[in-house]
Amino acid sequence: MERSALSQVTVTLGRMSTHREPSGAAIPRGPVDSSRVPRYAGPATFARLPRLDEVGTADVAVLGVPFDSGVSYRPGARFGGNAIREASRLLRPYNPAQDAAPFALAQVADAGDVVANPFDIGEAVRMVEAAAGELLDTGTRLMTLGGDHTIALPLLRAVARRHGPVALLHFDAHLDTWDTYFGAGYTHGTPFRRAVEEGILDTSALSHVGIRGPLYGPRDLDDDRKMGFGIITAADVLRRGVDEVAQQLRERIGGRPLYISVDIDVLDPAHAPGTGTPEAGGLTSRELLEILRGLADCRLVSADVVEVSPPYDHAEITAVAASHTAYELTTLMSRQVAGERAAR
Ligand SMILES: N=C(N)NCCCC(=O)O
Ligand SMILES: [Zn+2]
Ligand SMILES: [Zn+2]
Repeated sequence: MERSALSQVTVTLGRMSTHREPSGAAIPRGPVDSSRVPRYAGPATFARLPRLDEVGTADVAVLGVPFDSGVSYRPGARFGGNAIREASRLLRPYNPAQDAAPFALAQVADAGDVVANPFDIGEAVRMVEAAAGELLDTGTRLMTLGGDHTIALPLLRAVARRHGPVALLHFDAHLDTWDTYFGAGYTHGTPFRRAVEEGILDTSALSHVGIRGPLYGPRDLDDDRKMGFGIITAADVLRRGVDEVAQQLRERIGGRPLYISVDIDVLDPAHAPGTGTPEAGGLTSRELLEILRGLADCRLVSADVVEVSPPYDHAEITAVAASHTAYELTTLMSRQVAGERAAR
């Protein structure tokens, strides 16, 4: 009795080893099959995918960054990555909106969490940069689950070291190009000003989408424009529609290597209550997902979803939206990987 119960656990947690096609190419190891093993059983990796240490290397690594020492208001984003993993148990392997099976096109795996010092932001930033750099050096793309928006800076540093200055598509209610808070330069309101100063962004292709809400003064916008950013406000998305917005973004990005950073507060608080600095009048989750799907031909090299704060969430509304956002981003990257492989 005991033994059979134990073997059941082994079946639940066990995964098949990597196998090969007759051609010799490794077939990606996909998620646990939720039609055979209840989706609420076992530890939560993103989309029930294998852990990176189970597959060795991955084309796309999902990386948690439990860090929220850079926030200016509500805390809790340190719990965001694991909440997104839990909510992602319901994702299925075929994405009809992009007509792609992301976990079959490429090896996607969960790389676990970065250890980031919660008491020293400078050291945490260095730790995130080092961990991201190590993964990128293996040739993987990163799908990072935050964490507060501070972490975009070290992620961009690591990505730029591999690809050179990248185009940035930034979904957020906030500019995050402010200078300092309490004299501190590394916060969740400042990552993109630091990134421009450090020369790690391609300033000919910087876009914010979803901007809205009160600012400190008109200079916020002047500074932002001088850094090279173009703004598509939340109201622009409403008036112009998702197709036109996606087309404008595609034209601006062109063939440049692209990094997408999604602050979940780009969504209206009705769609994402669980976040640190909510602003009324935001995008619907439908609008965000549709804009992302419209970027299929872009050269997406890495992405993040940040600012999910589970203590302020209800019924996993925010974590579900974030898990679907990460799913669309992962699908974009898997399709890129498959396209590059086919071109070789
Ligand atoms: N990155 C996020 N979520 N928020 C930045 C808000 C900075 C402020 O308190 O003015
Ligand atoms: Zn924000
Ligand atoms: Zn932000």
